[in-house]
Amino acid sequence: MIELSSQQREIVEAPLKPMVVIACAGSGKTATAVRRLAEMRKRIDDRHGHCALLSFSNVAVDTFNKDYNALLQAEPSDNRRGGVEIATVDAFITSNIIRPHGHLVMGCTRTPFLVHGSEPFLANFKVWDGKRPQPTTALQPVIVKGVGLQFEVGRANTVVDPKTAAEAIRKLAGVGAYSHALGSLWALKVLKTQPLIRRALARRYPHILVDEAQDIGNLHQSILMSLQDAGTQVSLIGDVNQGIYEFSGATGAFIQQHADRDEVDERRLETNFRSVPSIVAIANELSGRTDTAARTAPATLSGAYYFAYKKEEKDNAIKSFAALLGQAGIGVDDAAVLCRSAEWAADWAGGEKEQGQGVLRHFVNAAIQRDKFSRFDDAFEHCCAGVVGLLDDSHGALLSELTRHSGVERNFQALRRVLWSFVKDPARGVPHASLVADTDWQPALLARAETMLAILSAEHGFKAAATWKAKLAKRKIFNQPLMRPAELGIEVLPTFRVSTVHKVKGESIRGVLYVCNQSHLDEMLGGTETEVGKIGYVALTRARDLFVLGVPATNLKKYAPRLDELGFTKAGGA
Ligand SMILES: Nc1ncnc2c1ncn2[C@@H]1O[C@H](COP(=O)(O)OP(=O)(O)OP(=O)(O)O)[C@@H](O)[C@H]1O
Repeated sequence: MIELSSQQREIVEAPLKPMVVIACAGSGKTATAVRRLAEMRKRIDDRHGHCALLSFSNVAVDTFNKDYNALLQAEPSDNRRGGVEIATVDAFITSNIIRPHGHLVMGCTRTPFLVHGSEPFLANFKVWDGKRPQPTTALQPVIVKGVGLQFEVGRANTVVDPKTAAEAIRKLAGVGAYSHALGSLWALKVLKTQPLIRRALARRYPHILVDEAQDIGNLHQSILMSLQDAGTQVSLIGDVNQGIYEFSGATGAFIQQHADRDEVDERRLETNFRSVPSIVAIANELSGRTDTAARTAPATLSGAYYFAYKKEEKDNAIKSFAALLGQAGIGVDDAAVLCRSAEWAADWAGGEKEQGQGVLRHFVNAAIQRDKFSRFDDAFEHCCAGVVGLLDDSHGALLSELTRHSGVERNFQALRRVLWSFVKDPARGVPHASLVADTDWQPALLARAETMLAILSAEHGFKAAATWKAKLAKRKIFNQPLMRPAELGIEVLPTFRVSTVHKVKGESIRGVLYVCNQSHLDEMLGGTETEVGKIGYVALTRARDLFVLGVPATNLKKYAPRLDELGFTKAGGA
């Protein structure tokens, strides 16, 4: 078990009052937050009150749960799991506010349910954006300074007429449905209009500690402040330099605003336990911080490197990265190739042509997640979205129930088992992604979907949509496999995990290659003022031992002096 540093220990043992911890990357926020949670639970006067530790991803919540359970086991004298709740911010809001109380403000007569967007019944829920109808579920509530709440839709963020938006949202709410974005709005409305519920929640949760607080957006902030006004003590722990969800309204400003309140105790974590000193030094240069590195450099190759790459010669870049990892003694499984966008990540992951459209696309994604990345959870979610898309539009809340991460009701467990076996087994369920899509994969899927729909009908009473076959028709399906097969006789390249930076947030990875274009580089080297600058900072600070920057060959000359000055070393090149 980790021995806490003095800064960490002081946070854990601080008096029971609201606190803000402004932390650097790799500073052990996980260990600190979990121990603080245990300490808060020990000290809390009200034995009925719960301490909540909230974060933004299921991965973070799983890590917190694991660490908290390990901590309880190490301290058997205080073996009380009760009184503590560890959840994502969304799960907390859903289970405490929207599901039990949402009907009071949504005008529905059933327990509200989350819709993902692919449910067939949503075809009847559209909103006019001034030019065309858009799915109501695509409405994004945005709080604009000086204007207040408005609703935007589509890639161009078209502002929808407020009355039109309100009517569409009310219609959707009337059947009990809400989208991810609209859920927070309904939760806030419950708190604003139902003072008794608000006070009861504040009594139940006298302390809420939010991790990754830089990702708190406007609506989540309003919800937390509403609970605070009713008596909850809100503590935050975060790193503004890692605020990479600015596009969704999370600017990180809330951390400092909260820290500036008189009753809030402001603390800092300024030691990076993750990265070797040369990486911490560059992170300091980019962020304007002066954090200390706890580690010393290992005897093998380590630190920050750069090399030139050509987009059309990705294999060479991968080989150069593999060679550096070899010198650093890092295995392929401990390394990752990181990209700024999902498109780039897909391109670097193998560059297969995207296939399938609509419902069919969900099954394509399920096959790729399972067969290429071995990510069975993601494959399952895609499979559920695909199957629900094949049913008739009376199965509104089904997808939401199937993909809930906790508290799945018993009658859904049998159904989940049917779907799990469909997604797990390439011989009888979703066909293998290495099959040629138009001649083998799609026909096999069609036949097996028919069998599966017959089981769902016989055992669970579900009705397939009259048009289900048309939904699996060969739209955007080509005469090639979904996934590029390893070609015979050709050198097999190491298959690295390829990911967006957003997806590896919170992780420690021994070796990282961050592939940039010119504007990614400009913003990264410009510091952590911009969102893309912060994304570069997050990529850099994931690396434990080795960080490699992929610089476009045509830009190498321009950037080399600045990279050398920052402390990067030029590697062999691709
Ligand atoms: N006191 C400590 N002594 C030694 N190692 C520590 C200590 N505290 C944390 N660590 C280690 O530091 C690493 C980084 O910790 P953690 O992942 O919690 O960082 P973080 O603050 O969440 O970082 P980020 O925000 O960059 O994701 C982990 O490997 C953790 O075990």
